[in-house]
Amino acid sequence: MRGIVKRFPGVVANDGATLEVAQGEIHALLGENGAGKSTLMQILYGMQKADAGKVELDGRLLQLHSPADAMANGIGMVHQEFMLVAPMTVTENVALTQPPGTPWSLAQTRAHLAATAERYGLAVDPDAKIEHLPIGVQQRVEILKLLCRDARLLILDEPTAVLTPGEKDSLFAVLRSLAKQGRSIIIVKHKLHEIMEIASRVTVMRAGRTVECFPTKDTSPQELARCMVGRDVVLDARHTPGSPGQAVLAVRALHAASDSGTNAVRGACLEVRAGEVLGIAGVDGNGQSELAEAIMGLRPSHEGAVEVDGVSLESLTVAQRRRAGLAYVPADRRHVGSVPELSVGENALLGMQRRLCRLGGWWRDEDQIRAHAQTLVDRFGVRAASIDVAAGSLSGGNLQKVILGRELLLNPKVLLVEQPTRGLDVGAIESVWHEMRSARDNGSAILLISAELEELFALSDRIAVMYEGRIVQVLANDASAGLRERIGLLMAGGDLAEAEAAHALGH
Ligand SMILES: Nc1ncnc2c1ncn2[C@@H]1O[C@H](COP(=O)(O)OP(=O)(O)OP(=O)(O)O)[C@@H](O)[C@H]1O
Repeated sequence: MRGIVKRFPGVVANDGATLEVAQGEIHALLGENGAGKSTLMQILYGMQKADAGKVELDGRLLQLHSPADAMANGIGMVHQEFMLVAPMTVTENVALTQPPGTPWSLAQTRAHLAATAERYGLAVDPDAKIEHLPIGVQQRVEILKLLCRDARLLILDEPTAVLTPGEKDSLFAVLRSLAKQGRSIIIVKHKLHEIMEIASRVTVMRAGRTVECFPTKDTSPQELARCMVGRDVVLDARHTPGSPGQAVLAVRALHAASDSGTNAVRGACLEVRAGEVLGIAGVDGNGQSELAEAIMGLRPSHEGAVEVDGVSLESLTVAQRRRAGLAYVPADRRHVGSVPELSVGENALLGMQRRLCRLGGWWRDEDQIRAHAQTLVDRFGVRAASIDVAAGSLSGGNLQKVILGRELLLNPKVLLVEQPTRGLDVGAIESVWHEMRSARDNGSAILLISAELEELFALSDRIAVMYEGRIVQVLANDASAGLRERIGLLMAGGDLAEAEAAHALGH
C-alpha cells in the first residue's frame, strides 16, 4: 500500500500511509487509538475507498471496491467482532461465504472444510453450531472461512483481545503454520509483548502516517511504545496499597440468569469498601458481565441482594441506582455504553440528564454543556475532530475513553468497570490506570472486571476469582509467592473443593 490518503469530515484518517508485507510473513500494525490502523485495513479489504494512493498485490495494481473484490484477490479479514451466524453450523457458515454461483453442495463444502482444517491444523467440528463453540474456536471458524476461499493475505484485527491465554497460544501456533505455508498475515495489535512474540516485522502508525517499520528482532517494547506515542511510556504495574474504609457495595448470594436462561450468577457474594479496588478474575463467560448487569439493575436478579451503604437496591431502576451512587463502564462500548448516533458532547452527558435538570437549568446552558464535554475530552485525551462528531465515528479506543471519562467525572461512590483497557494503546492504558487509581484514592469503591491478569495485579487491593457464576475465593493482592498460579488454578475451576470449604467458613 503506497501513499494512502483517506479523509473523513474533519479528520485525515490516513495521511500518505505506506505498508509493505512480504509473502509468508506475520506483520504487525501498531499505533495509538485513532492512528488510522482500522481505516488502512478497511481500505485493503475494500470496505473503504482511499482518496489517494494505490494498493498492489504481487506488483499488480488492485481496484478494490468491495470486500468481494478483496476476497476475489485472495485478501481476507477477521474482524474484531466476529461475523458468524450463531444458530447455524460451522459448515453452513463456511457455505455462506462462498462466492455466488459456487456449485458446491453442503456435503462438498463440509469435505473441503475438513480437508482445509486438517491441512492447517485447525481442529473444529464441522457440524457444531456456532453458538455452542467457545470464542477461540469461533475465531478458528473465521480463519477457516478465509482459507476455504484460499485467501493468501489474512488481516486479523485485535485477534487476541477476547481469547484466554491457552486459546492465544493455539492461535499463534496456527498463524505460524499459515506463514510457513506461504500465507501472509497482518495483525493489528496493541499488546507489545505479543507483537514481539508473533510478528517478524512491525509497522508503526502515528496520526495517519506510517512512521517506521522495524524487524521485531531489532527492537524492544520500550522503543515501540516511544515510537508510537512520541514519548516514553512507563506503564507502572506496581500496586500501591490504598486505605480502604467502610464496605460500600455488598452483594449477597446473588443469582441471575444469562440471556439464554441458564444460571449465570449462582449465589455470588462480595463486598467492596470505599477507597478499594476489588478485582474480579475469571475466564470470560463465567458470569462476570451478568454480575455487573445485575448489580446495575440491567438484568433481573431472582434471588439475593445488592446493597449500597447498607441500603438494598432491590426495586430501584437503573437511573435510581445511578443516583444512589453507582457508575458503570460496560464491556460493550458500542451497544451499551454509548449512543453512537449522538455526538461526543451528548454522550458525555448521558446519565446526568436528571441531575442537570435539578441543578436549575444548567442543562439548557449550551456553553456549560460544551465546557463539560471539552473537560472530558481534554482530561482523558480523547482524539476527536470536535465534540460535535458522532460518537460512533470515533475509533474503539477513543470511544472507550469517552465512556470511562463520563463515569469517572461523576465521582461515583461505586464504579463497576468491565475490561476498561481492552483495545487501548499503551499510552491510553497508562492514563486509564492513573485515573482509576486516583478515583480509588478519592474514596470510590471500584469493582474491576478484567480478563487481563496484569491489570488486576496492577490495580486491585483484593482479587476475587469467579468461576461458573460463583466467587470461589477472595485473595489479598499482596505479591505473595504463588499468588498468580493460585489464581490461574482457581480460574480454571481447580481446587474448587478447598475453595468452597473456605467460602463456607466465610473467608
Ligand atoms: N467512518 C468514519 N467516519 C468518520 N470518521 C472516522 C470513520 N472511521 C474512522 N474515523 C476517524 O479516523 C481516525 C482513524 O480511526 P481508525 O479507526 O482508523 O483508528 P485506529 O488506529 O484503528 O484506532 P483504534 O486503535 O482505537 O481502533 C479517527 O480519528 C476516527 O475517528
